[in-house]
Amino acid sequence: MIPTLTDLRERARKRLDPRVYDFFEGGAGGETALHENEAAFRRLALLPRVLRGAATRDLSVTLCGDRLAMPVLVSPTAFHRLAHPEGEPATARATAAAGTVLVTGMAATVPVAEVTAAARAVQADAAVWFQLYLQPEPEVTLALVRRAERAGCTALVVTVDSPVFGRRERDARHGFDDLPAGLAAENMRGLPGATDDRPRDIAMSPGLSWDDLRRLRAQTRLPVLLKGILHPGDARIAVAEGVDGLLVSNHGGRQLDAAPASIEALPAVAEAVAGRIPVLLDGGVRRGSDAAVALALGASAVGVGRPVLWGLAADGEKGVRHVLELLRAEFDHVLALCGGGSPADLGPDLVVARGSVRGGEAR
Ligand SMILES: Cc1cc2nc3c(=O)[nH]c(=O)nc-3n(C[C@H](O)[C@H](O)[C@H](O)COP(=O)(O)O)c2cc1C
Ligand SMILES: CCCCCCCCCCCCCCC(=O)C(=O)O
Repeated sequence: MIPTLTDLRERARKRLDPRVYDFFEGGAGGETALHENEAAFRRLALLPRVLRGAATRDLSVTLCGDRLAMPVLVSPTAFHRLAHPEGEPATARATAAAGTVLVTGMAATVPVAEVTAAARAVQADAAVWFQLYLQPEPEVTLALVRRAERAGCTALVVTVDSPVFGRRERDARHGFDDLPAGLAAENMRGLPGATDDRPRDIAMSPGLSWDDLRRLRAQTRLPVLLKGILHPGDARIAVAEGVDGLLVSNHGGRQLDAAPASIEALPAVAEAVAGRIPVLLDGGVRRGSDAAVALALGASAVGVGRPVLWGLAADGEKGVRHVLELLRAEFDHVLALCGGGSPADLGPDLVVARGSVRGGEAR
């Protein structure tokens, strides 16, 4: 039998130390945002169109100059070697094989240059983006950016939803507040402030402002996307500032527990952006139909976080390949059932609230 994401999650749970499983699985506070990310998708339905002549389907999308074979990419998640000894390179090989983007993070347990090399060993033009938290000292941020550029990353994803670290109650219960011996945030080694044997800590900085983002953009030619946008006002500022893309996200429910589900925040952000830059979404995407709903509501692509960690923990590179292939096949299937030939055929007229008696009226 082909394992579903639910099977892989269960395999991951059985294989992982419970403290690590809970670190991956958990959210902030009472985990309302975490729960709602998935639940909000269940409250939406797709209203399919028929007889559209979509015999051949092309799932590809282009984002910030990179072509993705499907509108599903890998969102940044920390510390892949907690899931599997091969860590981020295994994820990179699987993602490259799927022809999509891996967003590798500054909290990776393998240096970014090794991650891009692993991806390019599978596919010469594999796209790897680099996620970073702006550090309070600009010289540290700049050193990280140069590292990502030298490694051949093709975009920067700046996470802006973490002025302070989320309060993760599962981790507090386990007393899980450090990496096991032998694992470290390898991209933080050798930066200003690091000592020879100890990588620098990743800092969260509540004092950051749009000035810091402006400085970053002046220092690099790479496209810069902002991750963690939920408010349409921030989306409008980002467009005016010249940002290259947005990722609507509540950080998988790990930061502000009172935040809305990502899919609920998407329509207002998409409306504010009005097609001027790509809008992506992550949080709670577990099926191809979730990706289709997000695209219909204005996303150009979706990201997945935890499902990739489940695949990695369950079966290494093979497990991640399986996760991405499942999502690709499901998305293709749903697109066909909705009468679509490409992601661009999915529009807001296809999405209705479940249980809404007037949902089927002509649009
Ligand atoms: C274990 C874990 C670690 C994460 N680490 C990061 C990180 O280092 N940087 C970041 O911007 N987001 C991080 N995220 C958030 C993800 O990028 C993404 O927003 C979230 O996982 C999407 O929700 P999903 O897990 O429901 O797909 C992390 C999420 C998880 C579950
Ligand atoms: C595995 C031990 C947990 C360590 C928690 C304290 C470290 C804070 C700085 C690390 C930043 C890593 C970001 C990861 C992330 O965004 C997320 O978990 O979500």
